[in-house]
Amino acid sequence: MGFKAREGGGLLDFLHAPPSAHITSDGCVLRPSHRRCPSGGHSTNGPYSPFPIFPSPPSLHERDGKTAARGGGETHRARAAASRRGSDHHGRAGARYEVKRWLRRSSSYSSPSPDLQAEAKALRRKEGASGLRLASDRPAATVAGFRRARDSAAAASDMPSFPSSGASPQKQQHNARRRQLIRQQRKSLPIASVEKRLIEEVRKNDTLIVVGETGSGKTTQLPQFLYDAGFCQDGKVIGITQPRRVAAVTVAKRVAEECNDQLGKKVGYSIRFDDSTSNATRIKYMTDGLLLREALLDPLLSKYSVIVVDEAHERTVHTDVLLGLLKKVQHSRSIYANKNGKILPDIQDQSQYFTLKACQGTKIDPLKLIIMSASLDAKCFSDYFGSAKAVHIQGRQYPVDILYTYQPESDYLDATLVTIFQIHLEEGLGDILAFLTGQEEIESLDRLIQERARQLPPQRSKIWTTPIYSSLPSEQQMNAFKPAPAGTRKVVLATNIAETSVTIPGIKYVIDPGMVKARAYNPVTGMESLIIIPVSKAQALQRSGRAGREGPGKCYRLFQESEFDKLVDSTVPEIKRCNLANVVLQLKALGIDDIIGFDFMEKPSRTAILKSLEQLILLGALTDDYKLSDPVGRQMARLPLDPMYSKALIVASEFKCLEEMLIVVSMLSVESIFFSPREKLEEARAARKSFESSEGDHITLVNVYRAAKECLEKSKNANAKEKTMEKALNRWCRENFINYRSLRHACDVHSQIQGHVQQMGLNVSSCGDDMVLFRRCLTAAFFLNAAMRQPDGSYRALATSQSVQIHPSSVLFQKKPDCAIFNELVRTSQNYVKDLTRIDPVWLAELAPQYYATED
Ligand SMILES: Nc1ncnc2c1ncn2[C@@H]1O[C@H](COP(=O)(O)OP(=O)(O)OP(=O)(O)O)[C@@H](O)[C@H]1O
Repeated sequence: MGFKAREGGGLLDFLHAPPSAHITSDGCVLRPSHRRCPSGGHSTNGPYSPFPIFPSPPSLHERDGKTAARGGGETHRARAAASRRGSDHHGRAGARYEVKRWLRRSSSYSSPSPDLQAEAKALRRKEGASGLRLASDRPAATVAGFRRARDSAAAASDMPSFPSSGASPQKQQHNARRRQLIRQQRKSLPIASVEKRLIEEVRKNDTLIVVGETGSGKTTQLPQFLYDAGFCQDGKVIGITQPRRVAAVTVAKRVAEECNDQLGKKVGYSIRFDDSTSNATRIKYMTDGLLLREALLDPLLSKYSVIVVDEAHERTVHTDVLLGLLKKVQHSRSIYANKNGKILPDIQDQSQYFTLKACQGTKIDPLKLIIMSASLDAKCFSDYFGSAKAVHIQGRQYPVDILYTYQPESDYLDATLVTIFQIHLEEGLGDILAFLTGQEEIESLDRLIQERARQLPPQRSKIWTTPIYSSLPSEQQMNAFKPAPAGTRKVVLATNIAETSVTIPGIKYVIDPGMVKARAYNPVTGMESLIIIPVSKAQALQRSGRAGREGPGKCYRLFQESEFDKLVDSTVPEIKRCNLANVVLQLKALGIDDIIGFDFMEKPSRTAILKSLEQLILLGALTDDYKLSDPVGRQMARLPLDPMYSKALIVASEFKCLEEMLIVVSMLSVESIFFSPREKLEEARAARKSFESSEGDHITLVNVYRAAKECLEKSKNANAKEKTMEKALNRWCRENFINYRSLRHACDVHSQIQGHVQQMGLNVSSCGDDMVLFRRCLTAAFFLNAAMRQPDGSYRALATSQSVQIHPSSVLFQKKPDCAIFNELVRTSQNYVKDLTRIDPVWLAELAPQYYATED
């Protein structure tokens, strides 16, 4: 007997310039002194000249073509490296630097150069004499008192810092000084001198596109200008969306402080699973995904007077869907509100009936929309919003020197390591921000830095590394925003979550290896994967913009200048390279039925949309006539998870094993739970064995979670305090080669999703040790991801007929089951499936008859 799946089942010119370039009002690009503008134009931070900026960017087609030509998959990395190796490094003018290999050859730093020794002595003297923190001293800047900006920023990360009535006189004095500094700093931002004209433009135009260089003050200042101009009258709110949670949180904290108010009052933020707003909140920072969810409850987004879509150049899938939705909302609000701002009583438009009915009687004004970024293709956005006006805010606060390597660097991780120490040993004070592609790279570089740092001579200042990536629990992400201890240089190891919007206090040096981990999707096979590819010019510009925010900065690009010119202008919108099931489900839940006809800024391929519709029907979220099913589809749309995971929770409630499925979904939502340091591979393997289930990885994860919980219970029973319990868990993780951070994150996700399912009234019960029942449930949930062993020992993914291999990290790697379900398909040198559970193939036809039939 065999089984088969059933049938049917243009960027602006200035992007090419270093970020310290300026565009003058005649549109001319100015670069730093060694590159004079031919027309002799000059840049100023001063006069603001709003003008529509419509250069001719490369057509989308051309850009896509370029992207395609760079190829796909991990091979990008090799190809990029190969092309760097082969490229000409006799440079054009531009700063270059050498990544000094001596650091690698030398096993210790016992004889630092005499001038380094002198520097170390001087620093010690300075610290001893003044008690100044090493990393807090800043080069003099244009703003009076800016030398202390670091101190203020440092305090900002320990928010809230405004005086309580009982604050000591010193504290009050400190706070007063800090407030004055912030006022001065705000006044010196390029955007400050154009406040009035900017507000005029917002009043005149319903949609405005604002382009301004990184650090010019868009994110923190514009919402405050709007507030001061009266856009929050009648209790209305200014909403600012960010593609990333960390940006929404840190910017809200900063703006609350600038307003001298407590976070959560006038200024707040709202991100998935974390809301810091109140009825008093008028300036609300949030993720774009969160605003989409709000639209499910308030389809006209009636509480907002203005919505600012920040960092729109990122073109995340949420940004793109949001832009389409906002366009629709803007239209509805302008035509359905009567003169008094009330929704018209007589609703003619049937397609809008439910949306408008829900808002009848609400006071509603036209919605102002502002699209913002330092690096966006203004024409493209303007066209989408019916020739909307675009304005450019000139100037940046501080220059950033861009340095390229003389030589191509074939190993960017190694080059990053060397550059970190090169800066540490040769450059002045200031913290370092290095961009890497993911948690694994960050953790291995972190270990290497610690190793090397131990070899530094004792008189050198120390290095403090702090990671920041999306799956890191938020309290740990916030460490990156804290000041380094005295006599220490902070080195922030970040993924692209720190690429836009954020100001990390103390950062003077940015290291950009020029690589990023990005999603890729093949709509024909339905295969989604993560690949490492070169960044776009827009991303490189954003990265360099993280320096030069508190004083002049430097950005070390770990590639040659000729390579920069070859980068694509902007990132391919995520909507064109991801599985759309989630987007389609959200749109359906928003009452948008015609997905193919939806006004996307850039339409995803028809095949990709059809594929996701098909997937949602198979999961039971849509009916056969493509309508949202009730209750399954509605429940799935409410859960902030990938549709397949949402379905797994609903199915598990029926199978009475929701407790176990909650664990699995949480553990799969974070980065690798196990860690295996290269030097202790055997020990790590042995430790892992104690959790392993011969049935597969899902049950293994359940075992880890249960064991961790037992460890916590033990210390709880011994009446340990919370801190001691955490320490015990941390120790247990180290002993068992479990990644403590990932486990902690999984616990957070677990309690949050549990809250959701309980609210939905799902039955949270456990199947105990009945793992056959649990495996059957996994089959019913993940039947679309099933693989069968072939006579030659390889595997075939049943849904796509692709040949795949079991990933070596799976407990089933050696066991070679006949049939298994899996959760992830990774494309490296070949197609690997990860996170597997052995199943009986008969279960497929039994539990997913809509998709599988037995072959006679
Ligand atoms: N948390 C903070 N701590 C210290 N200074 C800050 C902080 N946030 C912002 N600033 C200051 O305000 C300036 C403007 O920041 P803002 O985020 O508004 O700029 P932006 O134009 O939106 O930049 P980007 O395009 O990079 O997001 C920064 O360059 C920095 O000097």
